[in-house]
Amino acid sequence: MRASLMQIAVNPEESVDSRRQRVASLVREQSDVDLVILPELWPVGAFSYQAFAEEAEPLDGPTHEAMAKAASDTGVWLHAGSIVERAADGVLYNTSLVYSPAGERVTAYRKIHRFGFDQGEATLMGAGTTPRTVALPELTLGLATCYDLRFPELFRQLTDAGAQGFVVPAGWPARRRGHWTLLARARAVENQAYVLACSTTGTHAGVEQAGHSLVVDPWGEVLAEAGTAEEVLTVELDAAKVTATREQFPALKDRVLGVEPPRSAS
Ligand SMILES: NC(=O)CCC(=O)C(=O)O
Repeated sequence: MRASLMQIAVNPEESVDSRRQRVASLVREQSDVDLVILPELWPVGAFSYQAFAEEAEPLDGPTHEAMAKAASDTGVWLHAGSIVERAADGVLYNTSLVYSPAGERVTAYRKIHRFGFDQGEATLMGAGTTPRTVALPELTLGLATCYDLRFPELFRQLTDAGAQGFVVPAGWPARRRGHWTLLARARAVENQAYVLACSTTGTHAGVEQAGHSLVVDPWGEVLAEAGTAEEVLTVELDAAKVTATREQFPALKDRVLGVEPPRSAS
């Protein structure tokens, strides 16, 4: 299957509504692929904390409307990145949305690990509790969002649930770009799975974004990597490559579960 990662520029000169319409048009240009992927919180910006409450939307809000239509108009699976979701009880979540080629929302994943320590997302948003996978006809994908990339246990759980690839929308800062690339490759190698890591670019809320979206294969090789401009990365994905990697180097079968807790020498 062919997948396109759309590295979107998030800059303050463009309004949320204009960006929503522009991104929907960009998705419509991708009719020759099977899957399109967008970054984390591209409507508002992952670090635009002061705008989260104002731009929060219900699951069936304006981004859903625009993305469901873009998916069905284009006839693609669409991982529409994430939105600031306002749940019925008023709590905000960083929620990723996935659409079928018919424009149906097939799943929504609320980011489990919130970024910011004692500020920002970590204080403004609720934490998701449910890991999600999506079985596309050609490949089963596990969902994670940005800071989740630092938590290997989530990816192992998704692998155990059948994931052959991971989609990681992000708003990753430029100053930690080295971690972004390293962690994407690490998650691919340790789970012998594709990693489709799609970040924003530009600068919003004073935070320069890394760009450098990348696709890593199940052996840890980088198949494609963006620069810092807005751009589209198109790659070929093959479930047989996941199976072959796991058969030829069967490290996942050598896991030892349920070992004793460490013993301290002091
Ligand atoms: N939006 C995020 O989750 C940012 C994560 C980040 O900056 C980091 O892990 O470093």
